[in-house]
Amino acid sequence: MAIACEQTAIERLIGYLGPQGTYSEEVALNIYRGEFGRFVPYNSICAAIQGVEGGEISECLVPIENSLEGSVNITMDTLAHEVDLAITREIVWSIRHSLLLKSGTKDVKTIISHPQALAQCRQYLSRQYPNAELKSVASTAEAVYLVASGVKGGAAIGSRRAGEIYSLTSVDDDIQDNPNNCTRFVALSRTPVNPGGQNCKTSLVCKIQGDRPGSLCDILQEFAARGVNLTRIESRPARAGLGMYIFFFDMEGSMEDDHVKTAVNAVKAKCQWFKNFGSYSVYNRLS
Ligand SMILES: O=C(O)C(=O)Cc1ccccc1
Repeated sequence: MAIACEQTAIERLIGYLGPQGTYSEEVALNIYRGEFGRFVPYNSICAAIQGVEGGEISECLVPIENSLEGSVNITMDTLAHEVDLAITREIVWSIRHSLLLKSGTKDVKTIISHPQALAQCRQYLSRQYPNAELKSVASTAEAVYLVASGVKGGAAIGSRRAGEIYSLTSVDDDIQDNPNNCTRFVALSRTPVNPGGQNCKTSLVCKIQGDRPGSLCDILQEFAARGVNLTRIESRPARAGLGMYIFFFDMEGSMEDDHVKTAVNAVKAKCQWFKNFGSYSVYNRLS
């Protein structure tokens, strides 16, 4: 699918979690509107990220955090351990799930979706369908496609738009456990953009010497001393043994801002291992 048609010397290819009808695609279609490039669907988040790392595509758009479920671990872990990429944009998007089925389905026996979507609708599912079997697949649109292809007694959780694409009927809209459900997506590229100005964030991941009292506090102090406002701290396994962690930090401001740059460099100097995902602009679309 092309955003606009123009021959450029090197084609800009933008990867996302497919197939057609995912939330990732919905966000990509909206934020790249008016820009040149072509979209490339991948069958997993990890494959889309690896596509950028391997040079198959120029960038990708992937979910990284949800307001109800927290981190999308596959994105965090792939970014930390498997690739060397920069975050080039952040988009916060409202996620509104529908329960979709083939018209005429009487008895819902199996409910299929992406694990994040099943988790975001946990209360609805246990209230309305306590006996249904829940089945995870790679994306919400894949779930919708499977139900449309004829899973007997099957229903899918996905967007209304996916329901329209695959000709399913929505029996319930806004079934997420909280009306303010939203997901943070990031665009990833091999080169950082590091824009200056308002509405920028900077992200990094690091491993600190964790067996010493106050070591995390020392790192936090570097941010606090320079007035850098942290917007998120997340720990994930370091994959080096139980009890060993890496820490992700998101902060307001850009590497173009002196106070951010000096804080980040001071943190880097104190870490055993460090990766800077660069600075990027932030866009919100909440409804
Ligand atoms: O499966 C999708 O549609 C995705 O894009 C992943 C996802 C799933 C649930 C909420 C947000 C993103």
